Amino acid sequence: MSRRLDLAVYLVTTPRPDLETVVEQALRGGVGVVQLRDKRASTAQLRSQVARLRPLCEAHGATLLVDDDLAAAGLAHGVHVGPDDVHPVDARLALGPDAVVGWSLTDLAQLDDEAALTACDYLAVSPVWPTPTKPEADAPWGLEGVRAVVARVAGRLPVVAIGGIDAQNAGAVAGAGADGVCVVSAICASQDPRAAAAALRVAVNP
Ligand SMILES: Cc1ncc(COP(=O)(O)OP(=O)(O)O)c(N)n1
Ligand SMILES: Cc1nc(C(=O)O)sc1CCOP(=O)(O)O
Ligand SMILES: [Mg+2]
Repeated sequence: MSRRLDLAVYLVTTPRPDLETVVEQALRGGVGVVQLRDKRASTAQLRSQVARLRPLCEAHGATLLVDDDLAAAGLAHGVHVGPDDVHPVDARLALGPDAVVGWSLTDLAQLDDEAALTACDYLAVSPVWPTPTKPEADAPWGLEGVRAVVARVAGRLPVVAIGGIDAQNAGAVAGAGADGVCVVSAICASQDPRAAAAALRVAVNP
């Protein structure tokens, strides 16, 4: 992985007609990674969204990833996969050495998968807290879980966390050792995505 990966504030998108506007505002507020996540979109639709979002992200020095879909991720800077998706080793083989590969961690046993850890660029503790945005998410790790994961991979891989994070609790997530926070609603549901992203950035790096 050769691009600079700024994981401090990481936006996972939700489908909406004004997606580009929200992403642009969030980038202005300091988002360093944008992940395009739309479970209902076809590969062709994702690729067309990537074509629009990538120049925006690059203008702000940010990284654009795609959830799950390797064909669309090939037009972006990389992919985020979970334990039920393509394995990180296969994602790396498909996308090449310069792509960013992120992996969701829902079980500590995943840390025994040396090949996966070698293939990916960061881990996402998923979820840190329960969230209405994804009610089907796995059991929450809590801050203790974040600490446990960081203790196992510190110095080897950066760790981010997702699920129920906002500007009020983001500092505690960073205090538990996470390198960054991933959010959907804290930015996408805000009237002011730029200010919301900036507040998260301050909370993570006071
Ligand atoms: C940053 C980040 N963390 C976790 C997820 C969830 O990924 P996954 O486990 O693959 O679940 P789906 O998003 O595919 O429902 C994520 N997308 N991003
Ligand atoms: C996309 C996603 N994945 C999760 C997981 O735990 O795997 S939680 C989540 C949504 C997070 O939304 P919000 O910031 O609104 O809580
Ligand atoms: Mg997935």
